[in-house]
Amino acid sequence: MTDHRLAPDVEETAEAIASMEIRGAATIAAGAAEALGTQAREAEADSPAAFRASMRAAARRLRETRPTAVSLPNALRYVLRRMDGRNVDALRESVTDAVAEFVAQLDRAQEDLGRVGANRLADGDTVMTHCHSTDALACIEAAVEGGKEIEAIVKETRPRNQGHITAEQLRGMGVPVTLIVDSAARRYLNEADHVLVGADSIAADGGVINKIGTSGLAVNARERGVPIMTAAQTIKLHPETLTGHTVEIEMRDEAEVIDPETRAGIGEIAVENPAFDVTPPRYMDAIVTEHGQFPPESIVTLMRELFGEGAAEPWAEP
Ligand SMILES: O=C(COP(=O)(O)O)[C@H](O)[C@H](O)COP(=O)(O)O
Repeated sequence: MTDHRLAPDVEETAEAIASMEIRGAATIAAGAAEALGTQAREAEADSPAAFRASMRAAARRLRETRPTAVSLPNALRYVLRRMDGRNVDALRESVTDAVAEFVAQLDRAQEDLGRVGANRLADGDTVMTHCHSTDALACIEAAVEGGKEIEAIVKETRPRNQGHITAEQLRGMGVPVTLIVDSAARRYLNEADHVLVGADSIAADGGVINKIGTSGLAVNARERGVPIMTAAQTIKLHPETLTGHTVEIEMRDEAEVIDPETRAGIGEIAVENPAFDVTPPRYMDAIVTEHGQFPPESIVTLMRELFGEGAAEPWAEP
């Protein structure tokens, strides 16, 4: 295999995604696209073929960091598909333009879906959240900016407590927040008017892949009669599921669940740490995207329209 030098920023971004310094599906997508932009600027290629090969190598390095959020390969596909030109300068420019276009589109999509999601929230509503999703928060932000008073019940979201980030950002919007442990969710659903979550991937059958605990929350919400919606830009649609593939669920370090010393004190135990789960479409009321809201079962139509070309891997060695 040829050795293609990666820009230091590509390596740093890959490490930051793997260690979750850069996390959340939309943020990962933007980070990966921007790293491709740096690779394009810094690649020391003396031929178009060498330039293309170095871009593919950078994309492969970024791709291998986290397996579940499809926004990552979708971002890489978006940029690599637009790489075009007869010489290195033209190729470089096409990548730079594609990255800028992609990031602008992400921001626009989030704003647009925020307005759609906000329409589902009424003045005085209390919303229960899980994990930290910029798409979900965009809905609350749009509702608040529209003059609605919203309160939030925020699940801490073990093992990494991303609920704390959600709580902080909601406070920044002036939203009153009650933080609860995950196991208190069913009790507090009595006080919630909506459950609002994000997504890492959405499958062709409308299944929503999101932070572990989402599916249990959805089942409890249905039992309590509380509507649950997923806020997800279409970059979260998983094209490979159109052809029957399943979404890989990331298994993370056991030390996130229990520190090694405490574990050793307990004795020999198995520890498992899946980062995500799948909520079946029948437990989800709506998927809110920048193209409007959809019942989960109908998302496949949008997926075919936007990703009909399938799931090519433009980063593979030819
Ligand atoms: O599950 C998570 C984050 O998991 P992790 O912390 O393991 O990355 C978020 O709900 C989705 O990624 C959506 O986020 P966004 O709406 O910001 O794309």
